[in-house]
Amino acid sequence: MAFTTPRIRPVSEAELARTQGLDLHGLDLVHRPRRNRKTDWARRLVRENTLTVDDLIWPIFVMNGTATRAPIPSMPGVERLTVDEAVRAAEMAAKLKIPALAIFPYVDPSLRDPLGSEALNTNNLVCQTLRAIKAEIPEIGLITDVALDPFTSHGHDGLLEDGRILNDETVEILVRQAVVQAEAGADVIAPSDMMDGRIGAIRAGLDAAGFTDVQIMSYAAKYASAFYGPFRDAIGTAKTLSGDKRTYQMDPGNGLEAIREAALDVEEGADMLMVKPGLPYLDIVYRLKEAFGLPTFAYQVSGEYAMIEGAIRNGWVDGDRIVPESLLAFKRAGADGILTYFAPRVAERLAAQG
Ligand SMILES: NCC(=O)CCC(=O)O
Ligand SMILES: [Mg+2]
Repeated sequence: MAFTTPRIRPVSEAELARTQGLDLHGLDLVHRPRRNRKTDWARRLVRENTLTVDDLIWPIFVMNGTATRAPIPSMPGVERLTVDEAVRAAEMAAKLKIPALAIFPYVDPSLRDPLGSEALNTNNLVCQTLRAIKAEIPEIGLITDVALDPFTSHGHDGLLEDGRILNDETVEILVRQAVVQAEAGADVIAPSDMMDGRIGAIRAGLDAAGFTDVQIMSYAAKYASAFYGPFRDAIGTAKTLSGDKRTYQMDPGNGLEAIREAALDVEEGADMLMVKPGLPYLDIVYRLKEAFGLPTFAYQVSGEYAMIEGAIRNGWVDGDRIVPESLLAFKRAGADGILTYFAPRVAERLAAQG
């Protein structure tokens, strides 16, 4: 009598379930979306959005002095750089193919006054940085912040009179600030002040001064946000800021207002729009991109950076995955690029992946 050994094969989970009395039936499905996720090649093939180095703008902080980098405690891993170090950083960024830097100054407190006069000094820290980087690394784009807060003793973005931020008078100064920056080599003027009418005034001022090719990236929808906290440490305005910015920056409860704000900036000549902060305001990014179709950017601001980096440093989340995922979310929402303090790290990773 032939003896056959039973075929030994692993018991599947479905079989196991049956032996335990669970009666499992297949579903009669036509659509099985999981088919498109079954393998790595299939997932890559159907992926709608990807992150590339071309999506990155790196915000850097500059300060007086030479050969020094100063850590910013509330932004672990981010440093203020002296101008010569900023040139080295720009060189590294250019090697990594990061398209552009955004420059923010830590202005010596002795140079701050109620009018933000230092903003108009043609040899201020921002202008020095622009000239130094342009001279050595002309291929990288340089974006400068137009607003008075790094330069005012009260930490506001505009002129302060009897507790009010003056709009039109501030705009007149911002126009001059923009021209000073363009003269020093700024490629893109990025007004972050949220005064009414400043985009049109700055466009006219730049054109009149012969800078018709200088682009304007408008902080069209900038919210009065607690996510800017660490940035104010970085530029040294956290302690000096009197009151808050809610009479000019937007109320976090508003969405339609962002569309109206952006519409004005588009009409006034903005070349690119920006939303700030980033991840908590992805709905605004999506709406502005849908409404105007202009190049649209988002700023993953200091507080977002601090939250993510803090969790990474505590081992609570996987930094290699969470950072690119957070940036990909901006792309999915319609952003053409992201200002992010993670830019060099991400660019290095992307380069290593080929
Ligand atoms: N104009 C720049 C900011 O106001 C804040 C940016 C940040 O929090 O990273
Ligand atoms: Mg506006």
